Amino acid sequence: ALDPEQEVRVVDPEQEARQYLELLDKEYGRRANVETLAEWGYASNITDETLQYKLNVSAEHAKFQKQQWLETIKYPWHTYKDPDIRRQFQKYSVLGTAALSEEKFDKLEKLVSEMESIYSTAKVCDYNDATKCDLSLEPELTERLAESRDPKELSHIWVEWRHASGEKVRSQFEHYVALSNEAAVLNNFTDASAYWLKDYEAEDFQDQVKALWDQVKPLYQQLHAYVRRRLNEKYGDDVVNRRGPIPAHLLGNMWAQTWNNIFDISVPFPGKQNIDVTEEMVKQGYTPLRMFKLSEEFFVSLNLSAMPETFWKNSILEKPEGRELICHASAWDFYDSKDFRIKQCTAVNMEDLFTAHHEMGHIQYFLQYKDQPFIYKEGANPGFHEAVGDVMALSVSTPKHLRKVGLLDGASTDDPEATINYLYLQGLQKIVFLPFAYVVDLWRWAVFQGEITSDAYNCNWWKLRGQYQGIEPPVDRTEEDFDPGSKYHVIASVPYIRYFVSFIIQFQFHRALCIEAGEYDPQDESKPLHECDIYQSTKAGNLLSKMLQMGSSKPWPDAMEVVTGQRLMDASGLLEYFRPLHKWLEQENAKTSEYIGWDPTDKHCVQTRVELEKLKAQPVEKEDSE
Ligand SMILES: CC(=O)N[C@@H](CC(=O)O)C(=O)NC[C@H](CC1(C(=O)N[C@@H](Cc2ccc(O)cc2)C(=O)O)CCCC1)C(=O)O
Ligand SMILES: [Zn+2]
Repeated sequence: ALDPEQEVRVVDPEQEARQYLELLDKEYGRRANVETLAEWGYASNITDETLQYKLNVSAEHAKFQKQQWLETIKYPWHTYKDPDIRRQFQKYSVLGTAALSEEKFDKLEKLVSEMESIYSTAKVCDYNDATKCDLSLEPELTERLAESRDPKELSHIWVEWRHASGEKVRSQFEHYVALSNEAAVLNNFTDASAYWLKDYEAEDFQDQVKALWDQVKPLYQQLHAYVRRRLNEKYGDDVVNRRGPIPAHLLGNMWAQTWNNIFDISVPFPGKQNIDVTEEMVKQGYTPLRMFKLSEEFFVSLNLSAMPETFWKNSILEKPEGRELICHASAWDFYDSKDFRIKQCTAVNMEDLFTAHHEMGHIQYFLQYKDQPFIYKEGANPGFHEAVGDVMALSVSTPKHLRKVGLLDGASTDDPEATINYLYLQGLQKIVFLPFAYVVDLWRWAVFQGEITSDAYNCNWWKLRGQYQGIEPPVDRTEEDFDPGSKYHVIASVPYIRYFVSFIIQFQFHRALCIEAGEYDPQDESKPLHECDIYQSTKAGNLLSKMLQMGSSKPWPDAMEVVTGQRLMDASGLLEYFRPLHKWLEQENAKTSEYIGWDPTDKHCVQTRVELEKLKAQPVEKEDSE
């Protein structure tokens, strides 16, 4: 029998594993802080030095990860009973791009940094002044695309931006695809698309997304048909074919991903109170800082966290003078539970007010899960992280709320026509965006899977853009162009299906929080979902914070269930929100017997510009004589 005197150390393997995880947590968290600071240094000030420092730090970090991984996989974590340490080991056991050789890892980092630099520093000449060639994407080109109503100027900006960005990075992108796939295979995934999709923990995830798109597609087609008619009325048959795809340059956005900037020329009921508060913001002397303070106040009203002092000290909320930086807005977690920042070249307008809420949503998620182990400092899935800020903005953008904060005057009217105008403006962002978000990763998944090869990158991009969005380029395209490369996330290697997921689940969250706040009741017509504003509802805030604090510690259906009681994504929230608009569009399109859907484009996409010239030089084949 064991000598009772001698204290026997029974090594509980799971206890030993927990201690090992503690060690990993400290070391990974410390290194993530250093790495994120280096990334911030480059993103906020693009120079050879800041790039070199960032590359050095990430190379060193990759070396550490690879060594530590050899240690981690020695633990028999599949056998552990405790689901939490199993989950942590499972996440630590995925090495990522650090599995590549040192020089291939460095090459991949360099390729993405170069593409980001080309994109962020690209300049275009002014349409009306060929000597003025310093127009950047933000704010100049974004503003021109939003405000110009001259199809020739819009086409110039659209073509020249792609000439200065996408076309320049085609070869880097091809190499990036090969290295990304190589890294995925080293992690035992078939290709980079499977590696990206692991974050959704569902092998039928792509089917789930397709089913969601099928649910929303009829509503999108109705909205598309109405917008096309209004653009046809404005620009005429020669510019807009009323049965064809919509020319992409007329839709108010460089990628035709949201169409809110053509609200004013297509508003269903003109003469109503202007719900675009941009003018009012300028008139009231709004500054970027005040926009972010307004957003913080909304979160605090829900009993969510205020920004720490460091946030206001370290963030960049306006485009700084005299240096190149990545202006594409972003929110940063420095993994020390103290330092959180936003970098945004904010313009004083309504669109940027909602972008501010979007970025603050990321910061709020960081704050809520700041006491989780490093490995769980993520969204339940990436779509959750994208949804938080937009859920807040669904309340803030209501005319009711804009009146509360003094950006809209007058009493709230229950004028059904004003409601249609509001839902139409919301639809130009939320409904329109879905097919775009779907296409970006449908194209990339196909590229990673080898279904789309580099000799057909661009024409397949436009095939998908035509098929799902019903849009076409303003001019013919060739494979000498590389239009996907004119979109930030494609050259920055940021997955995009997360935004599709967000635009679906944000309405499920909105509905659940509105019920919790007593602001919406499915049975009560007098409280429709689109009028709900959860402002100052600590009940709603407490429910949301319970989910946010989980980070990625549980599979996302558990997190979804905490807020909504559901374990699946579904478009019923979105369809409920837009029901009045859907009905109106069907009636309106029926009145004008609008053609729902679109005929194939008459724009060409061929291999080379020479081939295009030949094609256009050919005599148009005579119409067959009857
Ligand atoms: C360190 C780091 O990179 N952090 C991540 C966040 C994280 O992962 O923690 C991050 O900040 N990503 C930047 C990205 C910026 C924006 C964006 O790119 N949006 C999409 C799609 C879209 C469009 C309309 C809309 O209402 C919501 C989304 C686009 O513009 O195409 C720009 C405008 C809004 C959001 C972002 O915030 O998602
Ligand atoms: Zn985001």
